[in-house]
Amino acid sequence: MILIVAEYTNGKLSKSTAEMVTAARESGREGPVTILVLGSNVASIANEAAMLADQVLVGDAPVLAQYNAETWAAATAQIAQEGEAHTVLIGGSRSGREFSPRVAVKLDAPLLEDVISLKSTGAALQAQRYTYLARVTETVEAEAPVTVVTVKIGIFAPAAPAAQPGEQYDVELELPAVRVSVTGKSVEKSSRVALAEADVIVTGGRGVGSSENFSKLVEGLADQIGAGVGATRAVVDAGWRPYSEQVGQTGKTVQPKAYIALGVSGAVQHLSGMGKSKYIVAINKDADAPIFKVADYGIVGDVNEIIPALIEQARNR
Ligand SMILES: Cc1cc2nc3c(=O)[nH]c(=O)nc-3n(C[C@H](O)[C@H](O)[C@H](O)COP(=O)(O)OP(=O)(O)OC[C@H]3O[C@@H](n4cnc5c(N)ncnc54)[C@H](O)[C@@H]3O)c2cc1C
Repeated sequence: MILIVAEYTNGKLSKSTAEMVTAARESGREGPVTILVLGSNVASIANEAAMLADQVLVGDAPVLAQYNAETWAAATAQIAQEGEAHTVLIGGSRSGREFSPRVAVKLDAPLLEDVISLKSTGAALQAQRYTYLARVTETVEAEAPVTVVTVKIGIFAPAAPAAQPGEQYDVELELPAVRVSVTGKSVEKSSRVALAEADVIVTGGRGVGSSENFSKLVEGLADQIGAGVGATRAVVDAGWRPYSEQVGQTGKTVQPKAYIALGVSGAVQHLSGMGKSKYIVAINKDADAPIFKVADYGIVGDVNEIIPALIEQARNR
């Protein structure tokens, strides 16, 4: 079987889990696509997962209320062994990157990291991944009874829910004692949708002019249309926005239904993080800006004139 470890936040399955289901199906590897849901009181997450996979294994225990690399790795390795998984897919999130090497060690398996494509070539599993800050795409292959893979977020299209849910089974886990626990959390207050989850993203580039203008134009439009907010590296380097909003080669890879770029030139390093968006809309005063080569819709003009008018339109809808 192909085992996928579910990622979720705030009681909802993350888009990255649906993306891993696509990676699993595109790989052409045999056996049922199985999602492992680990946590405490995760029935609703398991129900969501069941709409995506052939089967769902649920490890529900109070000790799993908090993510922990050691318990997640032990549970994943145990289930992979018991289910004779030949492929284990883990999200390329911070936690996924933390516990996946432990799973690989426990299973004595090769680890393919941050893959952007996955396919079966006979007995081997072939993947592509970016290297040298995404200037190079390399192809790697692993041939082993079981291979652990982390999947880069925002690359694969999320799988759509099926008409019928897959079967769910509870699993008994033998877990190690928890040695590291989170003792405090301060969460950035934002009512805005997270970049990786957003269907629509409004991104501002240097062309918006200033940090104040970014808030007025980019956040102003995003809030009117319920979009996530992104930024180019030029904007992050200028200190106008946090790195967590950077889209591109050295930032996040996103694939929303609509990507609205305001005052963004369209440098190749930016395009590599958003080029797979379904629709790209660009507003730039330079008709020769490279962003127009990838845009589905483009407006040549000044963001200071166009965006306030757009915000006003959206407000009066
Ligand atoms: C190794 C490496 C990694 C990198 N990683 C990333 C990355 O992850 N993400 C990223 O974004 N970049 C990255 N970069 C930087 C990238 O090369 C560009 O420098 C950057 O994307 C440019 O950002 P920008 O489009 O905001 O600014 P600029 O290139 O300066 O473009 C500003 C645009 O705004 C337009 N404009 C100006 N005023 C207005 C106005 N009033 N109305 C409308 N349009 C206007 C201009 O015509 C111009 O096209 C990386 C570079 C390197 C070398």
